[in-house]
Amino acid sequence: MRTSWADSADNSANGSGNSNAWAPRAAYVPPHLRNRTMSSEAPAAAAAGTAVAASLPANDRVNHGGSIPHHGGYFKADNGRQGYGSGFQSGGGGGWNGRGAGRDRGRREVNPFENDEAEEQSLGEQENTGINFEAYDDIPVETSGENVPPPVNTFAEIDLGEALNQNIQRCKYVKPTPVQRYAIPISLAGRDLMACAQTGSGKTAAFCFPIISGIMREQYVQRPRVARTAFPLALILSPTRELSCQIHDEAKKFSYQTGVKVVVAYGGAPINQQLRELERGVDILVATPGRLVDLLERARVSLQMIRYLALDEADRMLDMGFEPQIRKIVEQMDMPPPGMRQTLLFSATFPKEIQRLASDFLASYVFLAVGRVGSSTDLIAQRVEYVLESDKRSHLMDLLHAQRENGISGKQGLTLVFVETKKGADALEHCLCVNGFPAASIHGDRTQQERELALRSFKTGITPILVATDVAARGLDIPRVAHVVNFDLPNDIDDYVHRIGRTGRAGKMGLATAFFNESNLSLAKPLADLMQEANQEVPAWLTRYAARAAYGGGNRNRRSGGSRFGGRDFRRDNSTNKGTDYYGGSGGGGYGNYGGGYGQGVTSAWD
Ligand SMILES: Nc1ncnc2c1ncn2[C@@H]1O[C@H](COP(=O)(O)OP(=O)(O)OP(=O)(O)O)[C@@H](O)[C@H]1O
Repeated sequence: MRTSWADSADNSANGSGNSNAWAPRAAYVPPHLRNRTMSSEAPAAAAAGTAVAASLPANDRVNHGGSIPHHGGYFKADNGRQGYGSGFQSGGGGGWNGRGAGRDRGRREVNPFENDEAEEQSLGEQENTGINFEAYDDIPVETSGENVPPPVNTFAEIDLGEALNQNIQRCKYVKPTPVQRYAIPISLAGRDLMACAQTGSGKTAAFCFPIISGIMREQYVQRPRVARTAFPLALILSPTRELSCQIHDEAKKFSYQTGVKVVVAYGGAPINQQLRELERGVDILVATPGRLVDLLERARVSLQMIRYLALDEADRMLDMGFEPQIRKIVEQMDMPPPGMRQTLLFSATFPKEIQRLASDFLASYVFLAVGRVGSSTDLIAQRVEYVLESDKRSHLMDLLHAQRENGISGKQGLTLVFVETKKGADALEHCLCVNGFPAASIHGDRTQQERELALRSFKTGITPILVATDVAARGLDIPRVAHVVNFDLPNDIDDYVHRIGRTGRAGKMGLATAFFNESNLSLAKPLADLMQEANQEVPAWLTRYAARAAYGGGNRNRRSGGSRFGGRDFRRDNSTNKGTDYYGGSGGGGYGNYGGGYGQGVTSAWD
């Protein structure tokens, strides 16, 4: 049985009006029905801890106990579908050994645009009629490296190939986004690239178009004939299963009727189906690192024919959580070395230390920064509120309640709530559901099927609230996410940038709200700096916390001290100034002072 947002709003407003068997009586009391006023004003920084602790919220008293049926079962009933791992239909002509010569001939290529049209119709609106390009005017762009190819202004200026051009039209991309204007010509010229551009600015197409176009041009590539081993020409790696699936879906659209065959491989899904797809032929393999290592060790994939290597979320892929696996894949298997392949690294954030590491994988590369490296976009209105741990749930429900009353960005807006731990995600999802706010949750302890169900139920608006750990922080492109709430702030400002980047995408506006308290001291300065840089109003109390943190109190953030945005191409810093942020950041700390590296910050949510 489905419950719409409007239904639950009615039920919640009527108090006892909820007749759904799955939902128990709501414990949440909206603000206007309470006899106390809630203030989001923060206490003076110094006195914050105890002063507010005394005023515990009236409504943070959810009963987590026994008799409540688990909401997970309810959502599953509505959303049963095949996982990503099953049922992919392959493109015509995808070759086992070269396109057009493969085992896959004769299989009809499913039109990947069919669903888009159905979805648009069901939403009653055009979701992707084009990007708001004015939003990107005056965006600072920096390129460095030798003989950087010039940017283009239109797709027509670039010879991507007829079939790909048609798919660009089917995607309703009218003009290239700024990162596409620069990155596509650079990549088409055969150059390696390290590209930084803001969240939601079209990086996926920026690396997919040149790869697809390049493979289309190669006409016929002779690949070794080894039974049951696939020899992809391009490898796209991303940190999470969901992101790999999303890139795969996009790449399938871009490569429709081009003869270029795209396959995805990721953990948590049955490997046999993926093996069968690989056996049918693959030109572009999209994968998460763990599953790819498995396939390489089984000798079911060889990288010896790789012409193109793309790392999406490249800084995450090269941090301490993933670096060993990436080095194994790129350096210790049979992949051609830098110079013999083309390597494309993309992210919204690119700390200096990671840039330095990444340069091992590149040959004579171009560095491209569109917008300020690691900054958030002006399209996202950022709010930060002082909320004690004990007040967070009631405060969140107040926000959601107000949102329900007043609407956010149209009535179908979705809200993504980030928490720090998997247990926290479960508990908050439960709390929201029993209080009449339909929510799902996604984190690393969920089975892949549960993760996909949660995401789908969120995207379709059945549960317009998704509680997530950092597993959903990067790359996911869900157009109707109107509000991101950092219920628990991350320890790292880059993670914050990626999280809030789930809204305000493709030129659309978004809202991000963060709950800050004493446990987030280390983030005070980078957060205040980031907000200031994005022309956001910084509350006076946060400025005070930031000043306090800057003078030594509790500032353990690895990006603290002015190094946060990575600034620009680290190669420039080696030869010129060492202490001034190129983009006018707060300065003082120089670049790359990460101290202990990335170890402690790596979350287990990643695949
Ligand atoms: N040229 C274009 N015109 C219109 N829309 C576009 C264009 N290029 C990309 N888009 C759309 O913009 C949205 C964001 O793109 P994408 O997911 O590639 O962003 P991203 O830069 O990779 O973000 P993130 O840093 O969060 O991973 C997508 O919905 C995509 O379809």
